[in-house]
Amino acid sequence: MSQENVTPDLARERSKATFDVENLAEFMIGGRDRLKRKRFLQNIAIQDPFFKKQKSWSFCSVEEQYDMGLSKSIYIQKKLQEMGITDMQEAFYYRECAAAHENSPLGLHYAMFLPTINKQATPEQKKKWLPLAENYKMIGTYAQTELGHGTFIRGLETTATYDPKTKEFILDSPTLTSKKYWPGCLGKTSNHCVVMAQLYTQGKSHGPHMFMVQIRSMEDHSVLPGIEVGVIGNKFGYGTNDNGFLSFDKLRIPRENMLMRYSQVHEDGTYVKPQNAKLAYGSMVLIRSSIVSDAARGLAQACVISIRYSAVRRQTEAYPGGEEPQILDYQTQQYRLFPLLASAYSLQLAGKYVFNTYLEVNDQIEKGNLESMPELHALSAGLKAFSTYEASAGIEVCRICCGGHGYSQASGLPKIYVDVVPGCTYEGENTVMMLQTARYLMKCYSRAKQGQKLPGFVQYIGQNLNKKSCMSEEVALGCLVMAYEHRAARLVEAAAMRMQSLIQGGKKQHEAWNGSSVQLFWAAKAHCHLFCVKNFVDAIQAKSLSSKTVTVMKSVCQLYGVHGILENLGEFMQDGFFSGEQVGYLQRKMLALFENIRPNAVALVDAFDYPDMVLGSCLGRYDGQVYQALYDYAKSAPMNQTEIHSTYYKHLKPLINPETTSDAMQFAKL
Ligand SMILES: CCCCCCCCCCCCCCCCCCCCCC(=O)SCCNC(=O)CCNC(=O)[C@H](O)C(C)(C)COP(=O)(O)OP(=O)(O)OC[C@H]1O[C@@H](n2cnc3c(N)ncnc32)[C@H](O)[C@@H]1OP(=O)(O)O
Ligand SMILES: Cc1cc2nc3c(=O)[nH]c(=O)nc-3n(C[C@H](O)[C@H](O)[C@H](O)COP(=O)(O)OP(=O)(O)OC[C@H]3O[C@@H](n4cnc5c(N)ncnc54)[C@H](O)[C@@H]3O)c2cc1C
Repeated sequence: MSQENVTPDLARERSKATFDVENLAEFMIGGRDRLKRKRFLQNIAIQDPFFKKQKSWSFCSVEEQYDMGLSKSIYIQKKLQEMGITDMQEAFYYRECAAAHENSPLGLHYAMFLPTINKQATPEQKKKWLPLAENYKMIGTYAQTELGHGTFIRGLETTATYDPKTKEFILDSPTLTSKKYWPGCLGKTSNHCVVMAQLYTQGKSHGPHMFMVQIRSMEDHSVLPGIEVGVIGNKFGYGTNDNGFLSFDKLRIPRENMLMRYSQVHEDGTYVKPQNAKLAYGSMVLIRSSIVSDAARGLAQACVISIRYSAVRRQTEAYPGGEEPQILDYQTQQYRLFPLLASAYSLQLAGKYVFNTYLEVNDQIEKGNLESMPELHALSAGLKAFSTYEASAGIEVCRICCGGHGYSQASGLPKIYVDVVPGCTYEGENTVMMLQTARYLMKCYSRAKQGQKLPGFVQYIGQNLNKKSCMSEEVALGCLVMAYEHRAARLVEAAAMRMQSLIQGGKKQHEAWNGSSVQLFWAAKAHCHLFCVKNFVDAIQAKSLSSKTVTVMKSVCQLYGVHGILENLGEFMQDGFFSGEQVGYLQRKMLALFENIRPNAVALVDAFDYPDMVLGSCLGRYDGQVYQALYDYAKSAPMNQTEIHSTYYKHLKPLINPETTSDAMQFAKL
């Protein structure tokens, strides 16, 4: 990044760093070559006049956002083709920069539609659809959620009834609540979609299955007969995306349009069930595994913005007549921002882990070995929830830490927030996902009680709980991990005990589950938290990190662990695991870590390596020239392009000069 024009405050911050930013940046991205490649691809976007000439997203109406989103997405696709980029990761680097936090109207096409064809279609179906979809002749999405049901997939009401006479499925939306509602890119963009519908054949229901359905003409984009489709209207964010509704009026599609890799309906209507019904949920598992990194990136970017700005912003003379300190020197500012910085690192590392696990398990599934599906489901569901909660809450804190300017779209923070926060809902509502993880933990608990060996990341379950913490004044990483293991093991056991006692007291299984679900949620959250702490501790042992970087990252990792304990003290102290004295060690350590991290704070956010174009922020600029940027942003506002705004003639003039009148005044007189 250019060192030109960097403010003295930021230049000094960078010169104080005790480690090599490049070393950490290379580690986080996975090596020097990848970092170079990422910068190369992002620089292409940065230099491109097409992106430079775009109107600022924040000054666009929702319809303009969609228009711009589509235009950019198509341009991006063409550029990727022109550059011969087929690797998902490389395409991501380019997209991340070219249309930062502008959810693409083609996003579901490449994130869910293509992967679903790849994973759920037969070789013949792939041969037919993939070339069309890869060349954007078929543009598709994933239509599962309905007005009445999102979470409970088995409760979906859209039906696909097989008619052996014509060898067709009849797709129908029999009720208002059966209308598909929410799918991204559906309202105006897609001409096809994968539809999740209840399969009926030979008079029997077989649960949700996937069907390829054409909804618009590939010639003129007109809506096909038997189909109603539109957008759902404005949302909290996602203006660039045409989330839509869709319903079917006894629409007939060929038998071959059922995605038949794992389950089949023969010509005569005979149903062949899959090896595991949850294979049909594979696309959701893929996206959940990707969302962890997505949320982590959002939080990391918010930290870059807020920490750089806090190093530039000065406020309140420390003593009468004294210099106004950088707001980053206020301990309370550090208390809010440094743990989030630690959390951003931890979540990025967890995101890498879960995605790699996805790739490994997916490889096994391709070979017909489904053994690790439950572990992957528990890991991806829990971490998806944990990471999106942490990131969303954290981004909002970063915004508040920027004071008034944080509330301006110029900060870039609202745009990041509205892009990240729906991750708490889509791909499985977070509480529901945590409870899926809890379900797995309960099974592990009973297996542990029967003396069975558990997989690596749940081996702590069922351990002896009559222990005391080994925590001393120095706050060793090992003692931190032990504390998190103890807390998670205790909460898993407490939830299991609660379930057991409710069942013994005469409650039915589902009543006992609901009556224990708060504790089950706590257990799952503690499990995910433990995972993040342990994974962080393991990750910083990497050989590629220099000793200076390890020293700094050890402090960041310690802060992540210490702060997490202090924020959840009740759960760590309820059984007397920590003494009051040990809590004192942790509190003192946290404050010491703030001092420790302070000189490296700017370097630590620099190491995330986000160019200004990704951040889209006047406050988080690499050069720190925030005031000029804010002023330029204000001057560029459409309302500043005329001296007198048209509303003067409509509303203000009649108020000032009673001889004229306005709509509002006429109504007021009535
Ligand atoms: C970095 C590299 C780059 C490459 C990256 C490549 C990608 C490109 C980049 C992308 C970047 C990301 C950016 C984001 C952009 C996204 C845009 C927004 C997209 C939003 C799309 C959507 O929003 S799309 C709709 C999603 N809508 C749900 O998400 C519904 C949740 N609802 C359920 O998911 C089920 O409803 C629920 C609750 C499980 C119960 O399912 P159910 O009722 O059928 O089952 P039961 O409860 O009876 O459970 C019976 C047993 O099945 C077990 N089990 C259940 N699921 C299982 C599973 N999946 N695997 C294994 N096992 C499973 C369970 O744990 C039980 O196990 P057990 O019996 O042993 O205890
Ligand atoms: C921006 C965005 C994009 C989306 N894109 C798509 C898409 O492309 N395709 C698609 O098919 N869908 C999409 N969705 C829909 C999304 O997947 C669902 O909204 C999501 O799965 C949650 O389901 P729900 O809306 O039914 O929530 P509900 O289940 O109604 O949740 C409401 C509340 O009820 C609670 N609750 C529900 N069930 C339980 C339970 N069993 N135990 C405890 N608490 C429970 C939840 O915790 C939550 O607090 C999108 C949604 C959004 C916001």
